[in-house]
Parts: sequence; structure tokens; C-alpha cells
Amino acid sequence: MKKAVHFGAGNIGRGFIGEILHKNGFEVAFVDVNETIIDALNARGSYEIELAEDAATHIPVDHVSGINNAKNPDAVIDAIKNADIVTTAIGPNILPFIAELIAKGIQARKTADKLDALDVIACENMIGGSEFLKTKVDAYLTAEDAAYVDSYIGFPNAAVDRIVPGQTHEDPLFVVVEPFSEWVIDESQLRNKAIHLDGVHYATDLEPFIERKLFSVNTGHATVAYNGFYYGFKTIDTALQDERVMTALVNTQKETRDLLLAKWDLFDEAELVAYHEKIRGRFVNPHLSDEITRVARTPIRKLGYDERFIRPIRELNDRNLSYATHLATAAKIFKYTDASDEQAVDLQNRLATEDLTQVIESVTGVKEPKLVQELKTAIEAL
Ligand SMILES: NC(=O)c1ccc[n+]([C@@H]2O[C@H](COP(=O)([O-])OP(=O)(O)OC[C@H]3O[C@@H](n4cnc5c(N)ncnc54)[C@H](O)[C@@H]3O)[C@@H](O)[C@H]2O)c1
Ligand SMILES: O=P(O)(O)OC[C@@H](O)[C@@H](O)[C@H](O)[C@H](O)CO
Repeated sequence: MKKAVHFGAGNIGRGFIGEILHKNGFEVAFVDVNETIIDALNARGSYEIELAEDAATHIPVDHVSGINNAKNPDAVIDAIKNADIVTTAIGPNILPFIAELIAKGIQARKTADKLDALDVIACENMIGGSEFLKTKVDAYLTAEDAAYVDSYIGFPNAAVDRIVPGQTHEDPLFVVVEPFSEWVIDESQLRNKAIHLDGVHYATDLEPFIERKLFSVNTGHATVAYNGFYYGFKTIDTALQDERVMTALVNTQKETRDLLLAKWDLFDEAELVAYHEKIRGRFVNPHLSDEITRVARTPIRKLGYDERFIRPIRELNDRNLSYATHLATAAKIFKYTDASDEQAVDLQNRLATEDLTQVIESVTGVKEPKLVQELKTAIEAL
């Protein structure tokens, strides 16, 4: 069997990436620090996915194993040495912490004179995720290693879409997912073109696809989460029953369409309207309950310069298009609290001790006085 190494045996890792790799004949070594999950993968060698729909379908995934990277880094390096593909779904903030292991795995391939091409694909909600990972990996490589990477190792960007909420089953591996799924990989950045995964869409230019996904699904999701939190809700589906939250989502989607249509020739307005309607339906799937704390997690990341609110705000502003709803939700992120979310706690501590303008500028990376002032006014109005 072909061998895959996948970093992050969490919700989307088991609930989507594992499914696709398995379907394509790979045995999958999941790398994670969660001992319960790693032990269960090794004990059973299989797990089950359930599609959340009327007549729930069950998908068995076997030929899987686990490696605890904190305890057994050498096994990860060895697995990468022998892998046909490497994927991650671990969270953008964690990518820097696995970069050294990936670099060592690449060095092990080079030392073994392996000339098979390998792609390392970051499946994170992030524009340019694999390229970002490559910059972190590069920091651990010599000039000679870098030449080997240029020839044999690809870091194609990817976009992954499937709502996989937090799981609360007795079985730590069982994962309930929405039926919809989409995985797009930038074909132009692939090194190993012989691996063409069934169930993956290969695009020659990923940027419009990742923007359509991130600014539609994730900006929309976050709009529901931060407005929902502000109005006192706990889950995405219940928040959407509130007209104020639904209106915020619908208006945000309109601004997103305006941006996508102004920026890319590729999209058709009617198709985007249908895409956005479908997303609203996905958010209220009655068979899936998604906590606001999951969707609103890591608020500092979500306020990033190239992230789901600030990038559209900047780009709509550049085009003299309205970004009022994006801005109103971005302001609510500054009011988000969750004692169990390190970034939420950090943001609130900074707001309590530092000047608001300084916090806005440092968290969002925005320096343009007009946008900073608008954010400040919107936050102060809450
Ligand atoms: N859940 C979704 O609906 C969904 C959909 C598309 C994309 N994504 C993206 O996929 C990524 C993962 O999201 P998720 O929802 O699966 O999160 P998750 O928390 O369920 O999974 C992340 C996994 O990474 C592991 N991990 C954390 N630090 C680690 C480390 N240093 N070394 C090894 N493992 C470590 C955790 O133990 C966990 O099992 C994120 O970038 C997210 O944006 C999620
Ligand atoms: O994973 P995050 O924190 O970037 O965003 C939270 C959710 O919006 C996200 O996980 C979605 O469920 C997912 O991106 C759907 O494809």
C-alpha cells in the first residue's frame, strides 16, 4: 500500500483527510500528541466516520496507525522518509512546531538517496498554508538540503471544506461529519503528479478557490459565531434562529460576493448566490451541533491581516465597496471571551492594559488610519 503521514488526528484529520487517503489506497500514519487517540489508533487500526444526515451513513477507515510526535519523534522522521504523501490539519499556529520534524524527515530521504517526489500539503484554513509551512521547514535546512527540496519536495497549497464539530463520543476515534466535503489542491505546485487523489479537485490556481472558501464558509461561520456569542447563544444553529445573526450573515455574504466578483473573472453571481445559500443550509444542519466556542476559537488568529475579516475589509476598501457588516463583526471579536481559549484571554488582557489603537494595529496588522479609526469607533460603540 502507498503510505501517508498525516499530522493532526483531530476532527478534520480523521473526519475528512483520513477518509480520502484511505479511499485512495493509502495506509495512514496519524501524528498527534493526543495519547488517547494515538493509542486507540494503534490498538484498533481502524475507525468509523458518520455522515450527519437523515439516514446516517457509516464509513469505515482502516489501515491506520498513530505516532506520538512528542514521545517518538524518530518514528515520525522514519515515516516521512518512507511516505508517498504528507498532509497536515493541525491548526495554522501549530505548523511552526512540526516544521523541524518535517525537515528531518526530508533530510532522511536525502541521506537515503530517495529520488521519489513527495508533496507536503497543509490542509488548514489559511491562505498559502503549505507555502507558509515551507518557510518554517526551510529554516531547519542547509543550502544543500534546500536544493534537494527544490527538486523533489512540493508544498502545494490546499483548501479543505467540511464542517466537523467537536466530538463527544465514548469512542475517541468515532467522528460525525457533515455530508458535504471539498478538498482543492494547487496542481501547479505539485511535485508528485502521479498521485492524483480521487475525491480531490486539482486547480491550476488555488487563490480564487481558497478565497471563495475562506471568505464564504469561514467568514460566514465566524460572523454567526461572534454575533451569536454577543447575543448570548451557545451553538451555531441556535444563533442562526436569531434574525440579527441571520441578517449579519446574509449581509456579510453579499459583501463577500461583491469582493469575489470584483476581484476574479472566474465567478458568476448567480452561482455565488447559490453557493452562499447552500452554506447557510450547512450551518443549520439539524443532525450536527456545532459549538460557538469551536468556530470562534483563536480570535487573535481570526483578526489576522490575511484572515477572514481583515483581508476582505482591506480589499473591499481598496475597491470603494462596502465592508460595513465585516467591520461590525470584526469589532465584536474584540468583545469575545472564553476562559478556556488562550488567545481570547490574551486579547482581553491586552485590551485591559494597553491602548485600544495599539491593540487593533498589532493584532490586525492594519496601519491605515481610516480603517483603524473605524474599527476603534465600532468597538467603542458596543
Ligand atoms: N473542523 C473543521 O470543520 C475543519 C474544516 C476545515 C479545515 N479545518 C482546519 O483543520 C485544522 C485542524 O482543525 P480541527 O478542527 O481538526 O482541530 P482539532 O483540534 O480537532 O485537531 C487538531 C489536532 O492537532 C493535534 N495537535 C495539536 N498540537 C499538536 C502538536 N504540537 N503536535 C501534534 N499534534 C498536535 C491535536 O491534539 C488535535 O488532535 C485547522 O487548521 C482548521 O482550521 C477544520
Ligand atoms: O477552523 P477555524 O478555527 O479556522 O474555523 C472554524 C470553522 O469555521 C471551521 O473549522 C469550519 O468548520 C470549516 O472550515 C468548514 O470547512
